Order: sequence, then structure tokens, then C-alpha cells
Amino acid sequence: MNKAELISQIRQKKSYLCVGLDTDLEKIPQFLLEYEDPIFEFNKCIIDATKDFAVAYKPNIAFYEALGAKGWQSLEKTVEYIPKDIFTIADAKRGDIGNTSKLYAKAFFENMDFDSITVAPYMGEDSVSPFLDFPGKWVILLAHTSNQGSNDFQLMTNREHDTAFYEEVIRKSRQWATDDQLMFVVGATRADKIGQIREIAPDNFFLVPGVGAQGGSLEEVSKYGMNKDCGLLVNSSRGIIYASKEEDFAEAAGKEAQALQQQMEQYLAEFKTV
Ligand SMILES: O=C(O)c1cc(=O)[nH]c(=O)n1[C@@H]1O[C@H](COP(=O)(O)O)[C@@H](O)[C@H]1O
Repeated sequence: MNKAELISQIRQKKSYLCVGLDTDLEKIPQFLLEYEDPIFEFNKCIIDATKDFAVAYKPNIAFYEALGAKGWQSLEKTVEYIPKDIFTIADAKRGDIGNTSKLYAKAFFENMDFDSITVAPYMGEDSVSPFLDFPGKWVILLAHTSNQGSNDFQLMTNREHDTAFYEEVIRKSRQWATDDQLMFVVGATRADKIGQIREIAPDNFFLVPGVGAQGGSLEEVSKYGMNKDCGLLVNSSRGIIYASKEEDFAEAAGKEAQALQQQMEQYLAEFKTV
């Protein structure tokens, strides 16, 4: 999916919601365990209930990999089930020497038809560029993440330029790809920094996880992070998919997604720059 199509979807649905499919056998309603593929059954119900409010889905690959071959099958079926006009993110956080990255890219862009993949920037340009060789596919580079440990390296200062490491990641990687192929991860718990990050990357989309279970503020990230195209995909995983652990789980997820979409509609009217 290209940038114009993504923006058009955001306009139509008045939403920049990404639903995180972090599907865990221990957390899904236990009656689903009777199905042949409980993970896919759960995802299918969640997708049906949330697809009118969401512009993206982000399965976190760890939840599928942990289940071995069966988990990969559930993931493949899930990606195929997501409506084609909705953006898909393989949250795999990959990146390795060039020939290895190329095979990671094949796994997620060819064997499975994901639109994008999350990539760790630590190994540098030749670990990221193989993902960019796939026309129409996106790299979502970790910049300033939502977790506590992000302080360990991402905030280290480059004394020469007086910039933080995560800023260097953004500045440098913007030379490798246009904003048609490159997004950045900025945690919702970093709302205090998002305005400054927007100045460094005015036209790139940001994937913003950390709303919901991690306590990030949707209002703050929208206020300081939005650009003229919206420029945000805000993810919530547990806050939506585990809104109820009973038989009404899909309905509850739909309600949660709708509530976020309604706030987003308001923020799009209030904060989107012209
Ligand atoms: O790349 C990510 O998606 C990601 C980056 C980050 O900085 N923080 C973060 O929580 N995530 C992912 O976003 C999801 C957040 O899930 P919830 O906290 O349940 O909404 C998980 O799949 C995380 O792996």
C-alpha cells in the first residue's frame, strides 16, 4: 500500500488506529481452545469487530513464533484474512547483515504479503536497505521506543552535535529512503519528545505504540505528533483485544476500537495541520 492510499483510508475512516494482534493462548477466552486453530479464530473475530474503525493491523510475530509451525500457520491465515485495503505491519523487529536481512524481507514481503515490517536500526544501513529493495513495502524503524530500557542507548548524547542517539537514527536513515517507504516507531509514552521528532521528520509516518495498557496519552501524541497528512498510526494491542475475556470479547474489542476512533476523529479535526 502506498502513502496516498494510506492517507485516503485515514480520511475515509476518520481514524489512525492500528490494532495490535498480540494473541496469546493464555489470554484468549478459554472456550476458543476447542477450535482447531484458536489463535486464528480469535483474530478473525477481532478483525471482523474492529475493521471499520482501524486503518492498520500489527501482529507481533513473537506471539506466533512461540507456537512453532502452528503459530506460523495462524499468522499466515491472519494476514490473508485482513481486508486488502487495510495496512499490515509485521512487528518482527528484524535487521542483520545484508544477505540475512534479504531473507527476512522475503519471509514477510513475499511468503507473506505484509505491507511493512518493524526493523531495529542498530546494525546500520546495509542491514536496513535489503527491506527497502521491495517496491511498495515499508520499513518501520525503531527510533524512540516506549519501554523503560529505551533510556539506556536511545538517549545517549552525541556530544559533537548535541543530539540524542535516536535523533541520529532518524536524521541518518532519512537519507536512505523517502517518506513513501520509511516510518519511525515513537512510543506514546514519549509524547514529550514527539513534537521535536516531528520537526526532524516532518513528512514521515510514525507508528506510535503505548496507548492503552502502557498508559500513553492519545491526546498528547495527536496534538504534538500530527502533520498535514495525519502522519500517525497509533497502536493499541491488549487494551483492545483483551477488553473482555468472556464470550463477548469481540463485541468489547469493537467498542474499545470505536471509542478510540471517535477520539481520533475529534483530534483529526482539532490538530491536523493544514
Ligand atoms: O514496535 C512496536 O510495535 C513497539 C515499539 C515500542 O516502542 N513499544 C511497543 O510496545 N511496541 C509493541 O507494541 C505493542 C504494544 O502492546 P500493548 O502495550 O498491549 O498495547 C507490543 O506488540 C509491543 O511489542
